[in-house]
Amino acid sequence: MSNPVLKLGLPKGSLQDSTLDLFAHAGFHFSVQSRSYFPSIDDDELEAILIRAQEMAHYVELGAFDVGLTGKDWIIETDAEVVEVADLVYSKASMRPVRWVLAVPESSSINSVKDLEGKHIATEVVNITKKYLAKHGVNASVEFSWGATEVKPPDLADAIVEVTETGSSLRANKLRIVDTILESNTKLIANKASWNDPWKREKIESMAMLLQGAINAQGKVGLKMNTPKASLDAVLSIIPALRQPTVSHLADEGWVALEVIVTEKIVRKLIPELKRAGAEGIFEYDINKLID
Ligand SMILES: Nc1ncnc2c1ncn2[C@@H]1O[C@H](COP(=O)(O)OP(=O)(O)OP(=O)(O)O)[C@@H](O)[C@H]1O
Ligand SMILES: O=P(O)(O)OC[C@H]1O[C@H](OP(=O)(O)OP(=O)(O)O)[C@H](O)[C@@H]1O
Ligand SMILES: [Mg+2]
Repeated sequence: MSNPVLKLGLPKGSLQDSTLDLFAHAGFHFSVQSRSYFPSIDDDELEAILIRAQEMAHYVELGAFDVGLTGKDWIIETDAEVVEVADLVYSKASMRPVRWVLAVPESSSINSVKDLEGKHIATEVVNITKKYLAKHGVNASVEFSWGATEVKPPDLADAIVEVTETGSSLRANKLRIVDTILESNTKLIANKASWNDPWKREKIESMAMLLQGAINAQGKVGLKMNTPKASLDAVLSIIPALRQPTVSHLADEGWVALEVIVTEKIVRKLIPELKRAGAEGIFEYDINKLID
């Protein structure tokens, strides 16, 4: 009998680079040949396919892939029935969610959703936009946009519903946000039948745990040091209480070893303070995963 295989859909497009980077931190090193949509991986039980985030939930629902990554936005827009295994909060450029916003030219007279009555809106998320208008009892026409949506107002549309992360695309096109329609983050999703298969489920759950661990470790480092027992209280008092430091005994009775995980940003300030408080042999190390 051939080995069982888990088919994994990886998002091509905005999420591709950050997803492959996250998987690498989680311990899955894919190699992608240019123009190939089948990244290879040193795991016989895993088969990866690159596919657009817009279509991911649909193919996972159908069972073409057992598991995949896409945004909450496209799961809602395509109305796909899939198991949402884990929220993995990362975007193209940051570890924050994205927002789908209603935006208009800075000089537009549209200041609220009510002002859209009879207007023309361009967007990639037609269903989400239509539901939003219906919820507010507004009649407006919604046209599908193939991309580069920010360029459309005011000539090709009165308003747009577009995704924003850093806000730089909206600013560059002199657009103003009128309302936030949806906040979205990346999710690990699974096919229902695959989720009910014990072997696949365990493999998916392990993957979710490692990916979440890699996200938790982002921006964090480990610090190890020795300190005389007499200075322990002083040293502990300056370590921020993200989580309890580990204190271990050393052969020399007068000393203890301390290990702690802290935000990388504060290390520059923290290390000299630790040294002054009595700590010695301080070293900093990168961490890839942090599992609760
Ligand atoms: N900065 C970002 N811009 C756009 N989409 C983002 C961003 N960060 C995360 N995403 C998410 O990525 C998914 C969109 O990726 P998708 O491949 O569908 O489209 P795209 O952004 O148009 O890609 P492309 O680079 O090919 O234009 C959505 O789920 C969206 O929420
Ligand atoms: O708020 P920001 O950080 O600027 O990010 C949002 C922009 O990034 C994406 O564009 P993409 O690069 O995918 O180009 P596209 O318009 O061709 O889809 C998205 O469609 C927005 O235009
Ligand atoms: Mg795009």
